[in-house]
Amino acid sequence: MLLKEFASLLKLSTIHGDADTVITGIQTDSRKIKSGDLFVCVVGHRMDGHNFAEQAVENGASALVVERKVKLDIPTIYVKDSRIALALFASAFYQYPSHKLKLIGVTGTNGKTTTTYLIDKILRDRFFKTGLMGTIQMKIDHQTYSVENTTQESLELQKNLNLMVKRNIDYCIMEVSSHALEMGRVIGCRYRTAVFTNLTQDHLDYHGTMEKYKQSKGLLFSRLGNTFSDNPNLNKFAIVNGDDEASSYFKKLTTAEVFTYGIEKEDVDVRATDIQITSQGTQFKVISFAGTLDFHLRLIGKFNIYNALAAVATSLIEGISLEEIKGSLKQMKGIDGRFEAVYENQDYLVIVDYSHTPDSLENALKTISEFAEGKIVCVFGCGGDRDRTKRPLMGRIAAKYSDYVYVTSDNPRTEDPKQILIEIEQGISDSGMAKNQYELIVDRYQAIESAIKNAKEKDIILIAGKGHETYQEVHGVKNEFDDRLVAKKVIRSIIK
Ligand SMILES: CC(=O)N[C@H]1[C@@H](OP(=O)(O)OP(=O)(O)OC[C@H]2O[C@@H](n3ccc(=O)[nH]c3=O)[C@H](O)[C@@H]2O)O[C@H](CO)[C@@H](O)[C@@H]1O[C@H](C)C(=O)N[C@@H](C)C(=O)N[C@H](CCC(=O)O)C(=O)O
Ligand SMILES: Nc1ncnc2c1ncn2[C@@H]1O[C@H](COP(=O)(O)OP(=O)(O)OP(=O)(O)O)[C@@H](O)[C@H]1O
Ligand SMILES: N[C@H](CCC[C@H](N)C(=O)O)C(=O)O
Ligand SMILES: [Mg+2]
Repeated sequence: MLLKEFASLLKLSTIHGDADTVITGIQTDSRKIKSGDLFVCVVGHRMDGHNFAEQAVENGASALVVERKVKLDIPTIYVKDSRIALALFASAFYQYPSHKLKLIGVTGTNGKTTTTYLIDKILRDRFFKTGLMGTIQMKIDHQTYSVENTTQESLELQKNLNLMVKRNIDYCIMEVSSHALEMGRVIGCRYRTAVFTNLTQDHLDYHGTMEKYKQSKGLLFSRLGNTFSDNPNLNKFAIVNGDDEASSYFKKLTTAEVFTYGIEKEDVDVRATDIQITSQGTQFKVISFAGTLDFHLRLIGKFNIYNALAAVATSLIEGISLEEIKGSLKQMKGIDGRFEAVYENQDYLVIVDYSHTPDSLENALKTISEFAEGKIVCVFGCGGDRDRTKRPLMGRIAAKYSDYVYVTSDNPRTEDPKQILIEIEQGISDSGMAKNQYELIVDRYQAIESAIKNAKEKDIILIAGKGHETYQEVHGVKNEFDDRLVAKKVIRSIIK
């Protein structure tokens, strides 16, 4: 593409230098520049890409995109917001891949990964080729790739969508985080369907208030079915949780056709009734615009019924029958690190779960309390460099539902691990839990070990917060750590 073709994608931009400069690639990292690349200077959270423009030019960049002058004699596009420019440029550079497949975006505080996996399973069972992007991994048909972020930066995202197009993918199902929406990572993506799971507290470090957090999520819906689409006649669908009050706000934002799902209210399009929850799974009746049918799910907990309903609504729209959806969901086994049992023939239960928000921790513990016969023990912590206000809240929740709590480190990142534990403890002591019912153990391995060594028959140990993660970041350094492997190792050492 030519430099002027990129500039023409923006309403407001100015070119300095040769507008016919040929661009053969786009790059935001000066260390990865190849000759002929357009270097987009992004103002980041830790660094400012403008400071690396010189290095980018030395490494072969043909032109720059900047928000401010960088005093380099090279063709340059001046823009108001380089992240938005990057997203639009990347989409055009890769020839609008999101227009060539059916893109389904799932947003919400909890349940995104689970819901995307359920939709993926249903579509694959109907012989569609699918792509999946989210917290655990990226998947293109049967091939998996590791990922850094839940929702990738626009450049990587468009590149990968293009890869999916090349591999004849029919549907891409992706998690859309509030960070991504706020940072414009998904500008340039044309969604067919936007799904909303729920909105509860998280990420207040980044968004500031719940209102702003909600507004970020709303961007997925406001951009759906309006001017960003090149063809307004294309079908667009918004699938929202009728039991979550934020849904009425999202409904108003979109011109797409809205479908609701839920449990509590009768006037939703897809509803679950006659719910039965056991330690083995859930059963419920689905009443929908496409009929009524009994469903069985191996996934545990009421919250997973919501995820299933979101997947049912999304799939019905694609013309898949309720009977077929039921068949797929019935077969769906657990998802990596989501309510995953670690079983080594012990007489107590160990569950590893990715609950790292107040609402998800409460859901996980509440679910356990519905079938617990012995004591409930919770091992958990909170991530560093993330929303501090959720720490005492999670402490309070753990205390409310558990007989014993081990407060330990999650990923402290660059924070002092002990300090995070103390902030969690505040919530536990406020709840009135006696001092002999909980302890603070900074080292996660030791906390898991203590919980398991003290377990009695029929007890349930919930190890929450890190789920599928295979590392732990302490003092800015990532070390291998997998809750499931640690638990396995400790259980085996006791049995021997
Ligand atoms: C706060 C945040 O989101 N940061 C993300 C962001 O980094 P950044 O833009 O701030 O980049 P930076 O490191 O300050 O650098 C600025 C610019 O200088 C450039 N640079 C830098 C150094 C150099 O030598 N040369 C150079 O050119 C960089 O390439 C970059 O363009 O862009 C990076 C590349 O895409 C992301 O990996 C990184 O995510 C970090 C790892 C992160 O932890 N993000 C979390 C908060 C996040 O986004 N989470 C959500 C999920 C949340 C949820 O729902 O639970 C997600 O979608 O993952
Ligand atoms: N619909 C739901 N409502 C509330 N909690 C849920 C729901 N679905 C799952 N959970 C809980 O949240 C945890 C994370 O689930 P999941 O990974 O599906 O969410 P996510 O939205 O993808 O999270 P992340 O923001 O980290 O990507 C689960 O381990 C479970 O405890
Ligand atoms: N996507 C979430 C994951 C949190 C997982 C938890 N283990 C933590 O490290 O806080 C985040 O980046 O906030
Ligand atoms: Mg996720």
